[in-house]
Amino acid sequence: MRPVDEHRAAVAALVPAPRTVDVPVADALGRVLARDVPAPLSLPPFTNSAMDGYAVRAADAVAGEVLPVAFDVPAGRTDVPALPVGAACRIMTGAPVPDGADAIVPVERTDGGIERVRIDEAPEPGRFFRAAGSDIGAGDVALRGGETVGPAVVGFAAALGLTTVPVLAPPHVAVLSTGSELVEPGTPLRPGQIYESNAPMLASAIREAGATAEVVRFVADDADAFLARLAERISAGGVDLVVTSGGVSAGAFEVVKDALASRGVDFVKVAMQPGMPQGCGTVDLGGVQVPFVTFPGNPVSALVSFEVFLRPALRAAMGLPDRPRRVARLAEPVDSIPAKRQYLRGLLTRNADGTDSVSVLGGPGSHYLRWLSQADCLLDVPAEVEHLAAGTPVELILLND
Ligand SMILES: Nc1nc2c(c(=O)[nH]1)N[C@H]1C(S)=C(S)[C@@H](COP(=O)(O)OP(=O)(O)OC[C@H]3O[C@@H](n4cnc5c(N)ncnc54)[C@H](O)[C@@H]3O)O[C@H]1N2
Ligand code: MOO
Repeated sequence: MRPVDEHRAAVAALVPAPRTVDVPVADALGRVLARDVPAPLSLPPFTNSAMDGYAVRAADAVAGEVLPVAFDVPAGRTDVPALPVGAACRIMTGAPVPDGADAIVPVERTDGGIERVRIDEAPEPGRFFRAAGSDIGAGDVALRGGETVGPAVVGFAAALGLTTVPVLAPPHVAVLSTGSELVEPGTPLRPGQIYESNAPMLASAIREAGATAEVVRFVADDADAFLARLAERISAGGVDLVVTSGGVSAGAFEVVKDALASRGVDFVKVAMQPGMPQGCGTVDLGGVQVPFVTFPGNPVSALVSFEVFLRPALRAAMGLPDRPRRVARLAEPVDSIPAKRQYLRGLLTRNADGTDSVSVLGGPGSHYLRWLSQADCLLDVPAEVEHLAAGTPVELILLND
């Protein structure tokens, strides 16, 4: 059987490098910058006052001196005259400092006069000046490629007058479930039928990872119908990757395997549980080369497969980190399937002494979706481990971070 890491590498090799798109600055939160962006202007763009007060020549502004107020400079004034020798001007925070002024006297250090102002405390030259370019100079690197855009980066980009920023385009993934037993929720079930749950689950997981996803209407176990549905969607364009669920194990009607094994997809058994039957490869669909990742149909297998194989690849392609991992001690003893890396559903609980311990939720069966829905972590139990005593440290993949 193929080791987990080997199949993860095969899947990672299929995920295409992201394109660069320009998005409006206001919509860039959480996106990864595709490249360095130089500052198109200096910030501040002009030397301005850090305080409400008076712009003066320090030589004129001796303590106790009364100076005529020549004019006012509110923030936003664009036609500021030079400051006459021996005069002051009222100036507000953010307003341009007039030529000739070399000091700001905050209003609290004056009598606050309008026609004339008495200086109570002599200013230090240059104090309360916000010099042009003191935040960043025009041409310096303002935004760094590879960084994730946070609120302050949005603000900085807007302050620089940028309207758009170049970010990595997330891959667009089409998700297609297969199975003649599947019925859309909202339709009554007949005996032997179940509701289709993998496609909305996988599409949500893809979106949560930061990529975009669409659900292609599921098909019955019919290779021709499967290929026709795919060809129709691929010919419309915009799909970077296809993810399928179901039809990959050893039964008589394995639609995905039947349709794709001769078209470039490798179907393998991976030494893991859940998620043993896997496939990946590139398929020519109507002349378009389309990467495929095929997950098993059991719902827990499908989502765990996504977490183990595709999520890390999508995140890496987008320049984003994968799920954090940590170690916690087992609350109870655990048995693990021999020779398979097992991903058990877990829940962390805080002990009275402030440490955390992890409990296993439900059994290992790949149909226990309820337990997966309540889990906050996956236990990553190595293939060679068959039994773990209570208190053993075990590695966890944290699902909510
Ligand atoms: N003889 C063998 N049988 C099976 C093997 C094997 O090696 N030899 N492997 C088992 C393992 S492990 C898994 S996992 C499954 C994988 O089966 P498939 O990928 O072929 O998936 P299906 O047979 O189509 O479905 C399995 C299971 O999941 C349910 N299902 C499928 N799709 C959906 C969906 N979209 N929404 C909800 N539930 C879904 C389906 O009804 C089945 O119960 O094979 C084992 N068998
Ligand atoms: O490996 Mo399958 O995914 O257990 O049920």
